Amino acid sequence: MGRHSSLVIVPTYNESHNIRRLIRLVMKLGDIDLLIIDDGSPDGTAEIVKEEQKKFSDHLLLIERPGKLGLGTAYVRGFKYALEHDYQYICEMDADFSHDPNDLPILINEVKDGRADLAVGSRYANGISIINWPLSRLILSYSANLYARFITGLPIFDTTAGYKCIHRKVLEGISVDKISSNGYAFQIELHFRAWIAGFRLKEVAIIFREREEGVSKMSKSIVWEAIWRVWALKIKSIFGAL
Ligand SMILES: Nc1nc2c(ncn2[C@@H]2O[C@H](COP(=O)(O)OP(=O)(O)O[C@H]3O[C@H](CO)[C@@H](O)[C@H](O)[C@@H]3O)[C@@H](O)[C@H]2O)c(=O)[nH]1
Repeated sequence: MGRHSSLVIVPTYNESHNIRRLIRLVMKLGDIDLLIIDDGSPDGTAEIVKEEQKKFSDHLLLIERPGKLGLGTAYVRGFKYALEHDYQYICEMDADFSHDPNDLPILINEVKDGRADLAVGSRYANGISIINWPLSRLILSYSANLYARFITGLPIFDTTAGYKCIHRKVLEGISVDKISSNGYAFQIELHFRAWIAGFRLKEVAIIFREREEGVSKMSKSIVWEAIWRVWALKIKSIFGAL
């Protein structure tokens, strides 16, 4: 057991308008460490984190990478940190308040109390619980999830969900270095590897709100990666080559 058992990993790229408030909200929850993985944000996100570190000392951690290297590799870097520092419950969360930090204890308790090995904060577990997304984004996300679910057989509705709590045994069991997707496909790959390895996934309904500050980093290449990656994952799993 580490000094503190729960670690929330938040990747950031140009989140200067959100990060201070996010840090303060998470720190208020107590008993949770926060690790920011910043990719050299030109808007000075990392500098704000450093200012806040004076207040929250070793409960607020920062890893800086030299340039925009993608959400997937940011999380893999964070997972390795969590494993090296003996954290038991490891969460993923966006920096932009799409994910309500007040849901963190709910996700963590699902895993802590043994109801799941991986608790997925789901936008589609209870109908559709997304606020303020343009219809085009909703259709894209919903159909991407149907597609990924159909091909992989994953037993969850929100395969690309980016809000979750993972027991460390899952990260140990799937060898995080093997994860090779980098965009939203990263989320599908993580869920798929955990499920194939026999871990229990459970969806917990959350409300997802479109960000009010900053912009989404979604791009065409992220969408394409998700389209072909699900096939690659499925084929690899059929041949036992995951
Ligand atoms: N370090 C780092 N952080 C990044 C990068 N790209 C995005 N981020 C950070 O990752 C978080 C999510 O990025 P957004 O660009 O806001 O994502 P989104 O379009 O709202 O996508 C959300 O929904 C997807 C599914 O629809 C999810 O798959 C995704 O994980 C996320 O939750 C934010 O904190 C953002 O700053 C990157 O290259 N590097």
